[in-house]
Amino acid sequence: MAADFAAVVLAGGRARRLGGVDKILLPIGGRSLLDRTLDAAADAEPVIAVGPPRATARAVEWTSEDPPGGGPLAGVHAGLLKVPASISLVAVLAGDHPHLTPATISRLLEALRAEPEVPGAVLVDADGERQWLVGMWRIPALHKAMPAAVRNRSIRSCFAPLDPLPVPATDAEVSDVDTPDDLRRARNPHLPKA
Ligand SMILES: Nc1nc2c(ncn2[C@@H]2O[C@H](COP(=O)(O)OP(=O)(O)OP(=O)(O)O)[C@@H](O)[C@H]2O)c(=O)[nH]1
Repeated sequence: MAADFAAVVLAGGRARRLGGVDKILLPIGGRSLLDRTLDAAADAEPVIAVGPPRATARAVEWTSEDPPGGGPLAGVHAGLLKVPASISLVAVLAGDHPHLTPATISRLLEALRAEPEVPGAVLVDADGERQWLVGMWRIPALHKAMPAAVRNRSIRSCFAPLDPLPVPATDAEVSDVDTPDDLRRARNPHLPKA
């Protein structure tokens, strides 16, 4: 079946908590964080990566917020501007979640389709905490929330008023790589939290 949703993958940032490395190129199980995220978005078309262009296993369209380094929301906004008007749904994905899969994205899509009135669906962890940067959104709703969001840069205050559907996720799906300990555990999932 032809894809009917786009993906915006966030691939900028400074990775200060990891000492300033190019975080999304870090390999986990032989694939970079970025390639793992792109694999999860395999059913999306187009896939727009937002950040400085790097080599990827799958061809993607690159763009950047202006000026670069404006934060994740500025990245979402820049990516949205590249989505063709004929597409009404977009997966917004941080590029630093190593354990997303196409099945994760399908669950978000199905949840959203089952609720035609809601603007989006996002992953939630076992405690009910929402993962704002792993979600599927109706593009008009997201566009409406963007200008104020980009101004104040708060991810929560951008997305929370839209009241997206919470989609339960495994611990692995909601885990991201922010710190050296996160990286250690992403590479060795059996290790306990430090
Ligand atoms: N395009 C773009 N993406 C960003 C920006 N800041 C963060 N991201 C992406 O957003 C996701 C979440 O990033 P964070 O971990 O919150 O920020 P970070 O800058 O990567 O890391 P820290 O400096 O440790 O906070 C990751 O996929 C980053 O690649 C930005 O300014 N522009």
